[in-house]
Amino acid sequence: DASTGSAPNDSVASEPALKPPGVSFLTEDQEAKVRESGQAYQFETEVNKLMKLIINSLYKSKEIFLRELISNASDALDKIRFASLTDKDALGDTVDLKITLVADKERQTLTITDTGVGMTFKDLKSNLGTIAKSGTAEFLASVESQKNNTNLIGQFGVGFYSAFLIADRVTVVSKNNEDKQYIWESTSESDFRIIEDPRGNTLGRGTQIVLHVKKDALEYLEQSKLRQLVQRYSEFINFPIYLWASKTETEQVPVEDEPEAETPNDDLDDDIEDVTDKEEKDTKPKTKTITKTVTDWELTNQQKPIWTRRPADITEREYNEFYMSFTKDAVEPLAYNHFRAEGEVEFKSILFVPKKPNPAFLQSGDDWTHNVKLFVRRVFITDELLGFLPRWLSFLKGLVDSDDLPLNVSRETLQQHSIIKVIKKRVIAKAIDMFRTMAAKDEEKYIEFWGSYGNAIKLGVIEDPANKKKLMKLLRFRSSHSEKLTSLEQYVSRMRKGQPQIYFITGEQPDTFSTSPFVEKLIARGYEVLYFSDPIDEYLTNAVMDFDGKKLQHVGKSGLKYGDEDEKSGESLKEQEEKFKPLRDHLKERLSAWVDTVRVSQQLTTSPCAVLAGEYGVSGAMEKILQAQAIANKDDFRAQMYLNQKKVFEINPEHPLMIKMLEKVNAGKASELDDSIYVLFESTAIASGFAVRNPNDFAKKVEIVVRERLGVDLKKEAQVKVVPAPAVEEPVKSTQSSDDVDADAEAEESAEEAEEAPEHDEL
Ligand SMILES: Nc1ncnc2c1ncn2[C@@H]1O[C@H](COP(=O)(O)OP(=O)(O)OP(=O)(O)O)[C@@H](O)[C@H]1O
Repeated sequence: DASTGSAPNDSVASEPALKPPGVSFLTEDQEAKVRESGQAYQFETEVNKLMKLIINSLYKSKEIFLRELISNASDALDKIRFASLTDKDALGDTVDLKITLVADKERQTLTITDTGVGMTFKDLKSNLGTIAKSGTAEFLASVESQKNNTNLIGQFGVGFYSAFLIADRVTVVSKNNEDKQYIWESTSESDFRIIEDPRGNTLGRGTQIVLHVKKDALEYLEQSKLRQLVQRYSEFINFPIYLWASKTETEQVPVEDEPEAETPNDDLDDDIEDVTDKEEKDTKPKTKTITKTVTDWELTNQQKPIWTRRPADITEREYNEFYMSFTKDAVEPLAYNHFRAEGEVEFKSILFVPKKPNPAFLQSGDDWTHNVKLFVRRVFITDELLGFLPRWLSFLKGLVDSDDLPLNVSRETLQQHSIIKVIKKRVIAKAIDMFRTMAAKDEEKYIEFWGSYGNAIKLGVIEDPANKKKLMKLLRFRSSHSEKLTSLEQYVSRMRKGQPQIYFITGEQPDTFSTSPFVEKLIARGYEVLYFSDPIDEYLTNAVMDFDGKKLQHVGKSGLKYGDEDEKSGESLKEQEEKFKPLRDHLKERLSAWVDTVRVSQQLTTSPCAVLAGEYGVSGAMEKILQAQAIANKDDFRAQMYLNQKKVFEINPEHPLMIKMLEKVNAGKASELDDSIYVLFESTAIASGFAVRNPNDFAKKVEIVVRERLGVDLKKEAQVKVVPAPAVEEPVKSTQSSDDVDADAEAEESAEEAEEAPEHDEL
């Protein structure tokens, strides 16, 4: 019975009694026996590395050991509670699900016990001897290369091995329903030992971790320190954590009849109650207040889950602390949304956006499923809901607690449960709400969010048709309007009268956008152009055809309209087309392998010409992406089809180069233009974002043009004397005897000596 505590005592003792009731400890002799006769096993090399790393880089934040061990205990308790939902015998006689902490100053041990699922012999050997996590090797290498990166290692979650931060020896006693009770022991050296517990089953079920505290860490045996740490790090653990602690209590005790004092008020002990009323004094027995030390289990955490509380009652600090303890993230979240869904299904949820995404979050195929934890009526069920969040939202973290789901359903059937599907939809909608609120209320924060998760939102537009409309409003782009990012709505609000399209350009180098031949006239006329420079933008533009009834128009593709073209401009265009027809025909013939249309441009101002993709073709940037893919996949007929599409060549009728070319063609001197046409076309294609088709050919033609410009004979070749390479070396004979080998080695040695001490005449 925990409430008995120690016997009342007149003196104020500050130490808790050594033995709390109901907890069994190994004696020193028993521990020594484990060391002598336990079977020894080697730690995996990575464990040794990790332990070294923990000890060397986290020595300044030793105290995290307690957070890690309590978090493991809580996970173990979650597991047995979950098992008990479907197997009523799982709890057996050990029905209290709790964690206890006992510090023993005399033996300098700190003991953490839980009534969780416990570990079998096999579990002890593998869980506490290896590192199960994938990616640990790379992680270790990256931390080693960035010495002292405590932040990084903190984020990794160092787990059980952090015990060695404060202990030089750790003993683990564990009992799982499927096995006997075992003792595991290690001094963090290269091996650990396991032995069947000679005492039999003392735990009932669960795990007891005994830390033999190092000399420089004795502060962790102080109950005030432990209380403070549990409150700081384990505030949100959903199981009770009890600390075996002593406290001073005052109590009224009867005073035995004493001879009456002469002056009743003066030298009576302070804590003896002064009774002045004469009558009462006669009828009531005298009492005095005494102080005594009581040692008992002290509940150190409040276990009302934060998500069941009213948002209005929760401070931002509490949300932040909860997030950090819940996700083991080292920094506060960027944003959160705590809500209660009502209607078709009811559930409570808190969603968080981490400050920084896991760099691999859009690529990783499995890890992200652990980001949302599912509870049913406050009981943790699983964090392995495959496909619960769509890929684009895989950065989101949080929890869902539903009262509607059945408790005794397996994880596999849960996934298919119709309620889960409804919850999933609501969670996605609430996440989008959170982003929208951020965008509307806190632009600076939204820009930070966009910097980290912009690509995820774009992926959402591409992959999540149901939410596409809402997500499109969250998009932000650079544009010719100003340095600030713009939304599509803002763009539309600035559109010119009659402007029928939203103009954009794609490419890898946003710095060159404003000087691109496609953009020059638009900007000169005062139109705004959106700059799409992420590779994903190419896919995005295929998914987003229009916004707010306005077509999105790639400025490098056919089909651009200003909206203010009148009859007059149409006529003058026709005239120009007619005037340039001879040149257009000639160009079309010469470039027929790549071009199917040559026309007079309405888009160009200072550039002589531009290469455009056809209306259904792909831009230069997309062409490069497809080319890379086509190399990987030659059978991708769609990519091949796009790549083979012919281009549109636009000429600037006001440009002197074009006027000169027209003159040459009209004068019957078109043949003089051959190389120039080719060079002009290829270099224009480059400026328009396309890749050169045949770099060698292109370089040769450029050389011809340069030769002509400098008056160098086209036939004259460089006079380079070609020296043939030396003859092939004679193969070494493999049939030589061992004497020969020695002789060779000697010869080599003396050659080396000769090199080290060169003859004088060589100097
Ligand atoms: N108190 C415990 N009860 C039962 N099993 C435990 C306990 N502590 C540790 N384990 C087992 O040992 C494994 C390794 O623990 P460790 O703390 O090193 O990593 P982890 O808990 O899996 O990862 P992380 O600490 O990053 O969450 C756990 O996954 C669990 O299976």
